[in-house]
Order: sequence, then C-alpha cells, then structure tokens
Amino acid sequence: MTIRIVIAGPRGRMGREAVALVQQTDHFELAAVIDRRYDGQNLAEIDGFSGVNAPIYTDAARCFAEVKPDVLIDLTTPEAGKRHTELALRYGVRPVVGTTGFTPEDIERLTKLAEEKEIGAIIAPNFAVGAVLMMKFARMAAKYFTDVEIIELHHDQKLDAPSGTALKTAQLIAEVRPSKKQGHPNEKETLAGARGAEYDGIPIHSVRLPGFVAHQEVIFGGNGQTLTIRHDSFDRRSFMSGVKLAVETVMHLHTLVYGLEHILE
Ligand SMILES: NC(=O)C1=CN([C@@H]2O[C@H](COP(=O)(O)OP(=O)(O)OC[C@H]3O[C@@H](n4cnc5c(N)ncnc54)[C@H](O)[C@@H]3O)[C@@H](O)[C@H]2O)C=CC1
Ligand SMILES: O=C(O)C1=N[C@H](C(=O)O)C[C@H](O)C1
Repeated sequence: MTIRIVIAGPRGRMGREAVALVQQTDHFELAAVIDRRYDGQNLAEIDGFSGVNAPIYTDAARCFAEVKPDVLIDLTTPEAGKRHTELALRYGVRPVVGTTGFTPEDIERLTKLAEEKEIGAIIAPNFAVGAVLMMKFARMAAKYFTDVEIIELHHDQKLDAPSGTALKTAQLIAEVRPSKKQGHPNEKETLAGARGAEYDGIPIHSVRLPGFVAHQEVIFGGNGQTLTIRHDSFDRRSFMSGVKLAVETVMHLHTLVYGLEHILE
C-alpha cells in the first residue's frame, strides 16, 4: 500500500533529506508540502527540487482538508511543529514529528488528542538509531551510576536548547535514578549558568558551534571511574532510516508514541 505523505519544512536541512527519502521509497508518495512561502506553486519550481512534483501550501489546515494525506512529517520549528501536529490530528492525519522543543505538557495534550481521535502519532526527538541506543544504554547505566551529566553539541543554527535528545535522555535516566542534587552541597556558581541547565537534578550543557551536526555525551561518574556514552551524527542522512520506520509504524498505531525506542525492535 502506498503511504501518501505531506512534509512540513521541505526546504530545511532535515526537510530536504526527508523529501529525498520519500522520493527514493517505492511505497511512499509525496502528496504535498507545507512551507512558509510559495503558496500555490509546485516544489518542482523551487531551486534544488527540479522534478519533485508536489503542490505547496502555506496553510496547513487547507492542505490537510484538500490533500487528505495519510501521514505528516514535520521538520520545522517548535511553534509551527506544535500547531501542525495538533491540526494534523484534528484532520485525521498521522503526525511523525522530528521537530524538537515540545514540553512534557505539549506531549500530554497531544497524546490525549491522538487517543480521542484514535489515530497514531510519533514524536521522536532523535531518529538516528545510534542516538536511540545511546539513550537506552544511558538508562541502563543509570541503575548503577546515580551521578551523571549530559553534554550535547550542535550546529549554531539550532533554535532550541537543550536539544530534544538531551531532554529525552534525562527523562529516561530519571525513570530509573532516584532524584538527587549532584555536586558539592555548597557549590556556588560565580558565573551564572556555569553548571548548565538541570532536569531532575541532572545537569545538561549545550554547546553550539559551526562545524557540528548533532552529538551527545552522557558521562556517568562513580568511585574511581567514569563511563562515557557518546553518539555522533555527522550527516543528516543518519536520521532517515528512523523517519522511514516511523512513517511505516504510525499507520498501525492508535495512540501517540514519544521516542523511537518504543518502536525499535
Ligand atoms: N528528530 C530528529 O532526529 C531530528 C530533529 N531535528 C529537528 O528538526 C527541526 C528542523 O531542523 P532543521 O531542518 O535543522 O531546521 P531548518 O531551520 O534547516 O529547517 C526548518 C524549516 O522549517 C520551515 N518552517 C518554519 N516555520 C514553518 C511553517 N510555519 N510552515 C512550514 N515550514 C516552516 C523553515 O522555512 C525551514 O525551511 C528542528 O526542530 C530540529 O531540532 C533535526 C535533526 C534531527
Ligand atoms: O537541531 C538538530 O540538528 C537536531 N535536533 C534534534 C534534537 O534537538 O535532539 C535531534 C538531533 O540532535 C539534531
């Protein structure tokens, strides 16, 4: 069966890879795209998309109503991603969301909506299989090491900090680690932010530099030892097998799944 897909954010770094994935996959069809510009034009008319036939919509609601796709792949910004996901669910379109910057409250609200509509949805802060394994391994290690810090490193065009992956990693660790305040009890920052952000007592440090794509280290410390779990995405193609799996899987779901670890065999 052919899965009819709408991509939001087709001209972005991830969107371009997703367009290529859909084009290369026999049972995927690019039904339309949602962009901030070029309403009414065809993607084929835009630089870099020669031969990619897909109508462009700037209005997501009109796109879903007219095109009636099976799946939305959203790779935009936190604000647009939240709006598109909610609209998709309301129009019976299954969202596969890579966009980060969703809060736990957003996830809860969208999960309720997906269940109300009895429709599948996947929100995956990271589609790279290696990154999903890094998060799983970190959750395993947290049973044995209660002191941990996360360092995530990304390109300097990233809008959200900390990364969705870092937040998800901290959430997975917090599921098995008793809450604790790390470091010296009298520790004091002489320069604000020196100890990073905190999720449930876990410090998260965000590095933004040109040259990076997407990287993360989870460092555990114990008596006389440390354990470092690191993942690097050097190329955005690293995310595409996860996007493909999510699109195929969301067709069979009736609720919202947050994190690729729940669907990776
Ligand atoms: N889950 C994952 O594995 C990954 C997730 N991401 C996330 O994906 C998102 C996109 O990342 P990049 O492609 O690097 O960003 P980007 O800035 O290159 O692309 C974002 C695109 O969204 C478009 N856009 C913004 N508002 C829009 C709207 N209202 N309607 C339609 N299009 C709109 C922009 O024009 C731009 O083309 C970010 O949230 C990022 O954190 C990035 C890499 C991997
Ligand atoms: O913006 C990015 O580039 C990435 N965003 C995701 C995140 O916030 O975790 C996934 C990956 O790290 C790349």
